[in-house]
Amino acid sequence: MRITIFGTGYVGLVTGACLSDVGHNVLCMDVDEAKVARLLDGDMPIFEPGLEHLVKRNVANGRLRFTTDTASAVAFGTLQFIAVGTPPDEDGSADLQYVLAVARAIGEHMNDYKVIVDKSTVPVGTANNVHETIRQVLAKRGCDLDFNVCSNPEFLKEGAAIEDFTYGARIIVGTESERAKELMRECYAPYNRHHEKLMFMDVRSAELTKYAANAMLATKISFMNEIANLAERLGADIEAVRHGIGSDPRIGYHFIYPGCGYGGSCFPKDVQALTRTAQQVGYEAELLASVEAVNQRQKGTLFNKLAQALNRDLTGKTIALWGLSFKPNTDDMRDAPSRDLMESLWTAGAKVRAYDPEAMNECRRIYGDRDDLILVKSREDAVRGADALVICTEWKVFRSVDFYWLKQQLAIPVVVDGRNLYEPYDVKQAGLLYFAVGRADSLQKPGKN
Ligand SMILES: NC(=O)c1ccc[n+]([C@@H]2O[C@H](COP(=O)([O-])OP(=O)(O)OC[C@H]3O[C@@H](n4cnc5c(N)ncnc54)[C@H](O)[C@@H]3O)[C@@H](O)[C@H]2O)c1
Ligand SMILES: O=c1ccn([C@@H]2O[C@H](COP(=O)(O)OP(=O)(O)O[C@H]3O[C@H](CO)[C@@H](O)[C@H](O)[C@H]3O)[C@@H](O)[C@H]2O)c(=O)[nH]1
Repeated sequence: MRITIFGTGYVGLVTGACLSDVGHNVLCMDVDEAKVARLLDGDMPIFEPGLEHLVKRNVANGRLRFTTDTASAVAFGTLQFIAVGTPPDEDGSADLQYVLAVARAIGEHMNDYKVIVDKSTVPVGTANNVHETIRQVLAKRGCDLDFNVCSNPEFLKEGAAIEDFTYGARIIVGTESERAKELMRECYAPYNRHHEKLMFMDVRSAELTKYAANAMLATKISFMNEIANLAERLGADIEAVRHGIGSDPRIGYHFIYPGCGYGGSCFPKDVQALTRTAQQVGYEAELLASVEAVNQRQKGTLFNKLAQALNRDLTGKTIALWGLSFKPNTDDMRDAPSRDLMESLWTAGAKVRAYDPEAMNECRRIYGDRDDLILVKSREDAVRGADALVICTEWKVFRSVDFYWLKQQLAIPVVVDGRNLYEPYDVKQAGLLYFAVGRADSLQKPGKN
């Protein structure tokens, strides 16, 4: 099957690599010439486990190609996937300029039947909007061509994108067209062999399903962060509470890890966008607004804990930071809690010595060269000579630590852990003061140990 994909970001590139790997012929188009040039050179623009291997294999066998040429991209595929960004507008609603630019390009260049498949996360009604945009461009060209627009939201997680795409629990397709349905069935047949994963529904429901899924997951996280903050104040341990409630299958263990707030390119923007959509139809989505507010507050907790531990004396201090990406196994720093922390530290006059296994280049790209940011090559280099340590991301390499060694490295024996990586008892045994999330022990102040 011939498939075109617009956008070679996390979603577009993973979709292209996976669909070509199961035998489809895929042409990926991006307006970013530098990105396409890198891809043509076999150089991955993002870090995603397994992606490079998959891309190289399918480029080599000729089933995966890249272009910046819109006309040939539109001519190529019967399915035209849209996988471009939908960043937040100034008021929090999804900015559809990139999606609609692709729609116009398709309208300008198509010459036969196409199914336009929207994989970007877009507000309810966007498929209609895309349909109308293409229809108008075709009308201007004096063409009367048949086409369908369907919604096929993507549920992959960064860091596990290929596995999620390949083994995801469901494939949602919103369409009312039988012809589009058949083509989508053919596209996803290789993923639909063991049990029926394809769920067909109307377009608007498919569009809302994506936001509802992200909002539900974000709600679980904010809920746990709220309970964690309560646990700290009540002398309880959130890790015990997490085990306690997760064992109830109605609740489950997934996505109930407390921490320093959810980040990434999806939850923050999608919760905001859904709140905004609700406002537009005259509904005040109070729960969603609270999920967002709790998350904002949570992102400040690491700085507050550190400031409290150091008696608010941060000027001139050097803080070691382990983890920059918004989660492990990615180099993505979009809306990462580490950014809130670093920016607050800089405002308070502190320096940051940071290490991340994959996100160093991304950090350099975002912040450039500055005196108060030192990027080092290992977790050891980050703590050597630093005043205190903060952990923002639960990369594997941070999980096992000799706490006696760590105590010797830090001028002030303070560890603030935004991911609850360690047993408080083990850390404290080594003479460190340990401030985690929602753990009663973490409330102890220096000098009380
Ligand atoms: N990142 C994720 O994990 C994830 C998961 C599920 C859904 N989504 C959704 O998928 C969409 C894409 O997200 P992403 O993280 O892959 O974005 P991204 O920013 O990584 O990539 C978007 C790409 O689209 C390209 N682009 C912009 N305009 C274009 C045009 N007119 N034609 C061709 N290419 C164009 C950009 O140059 C960029 O390379 C968003 O709506 C996002 O919410 C993202
Ligand atoms: O129990 C948890 C789980 C996650 N997080 C945080 O939540 C954020 C998002 O994590 P995750 O969902 O694993 O990564 P994303 O790549 O952002 O994936 C989400 O967003 C994608 C884009 O819409 C969806 O496709 C995925 O299904 C959805 O999980 C990260 O900062 C995590 O640290 C927690 O704090 N506690």
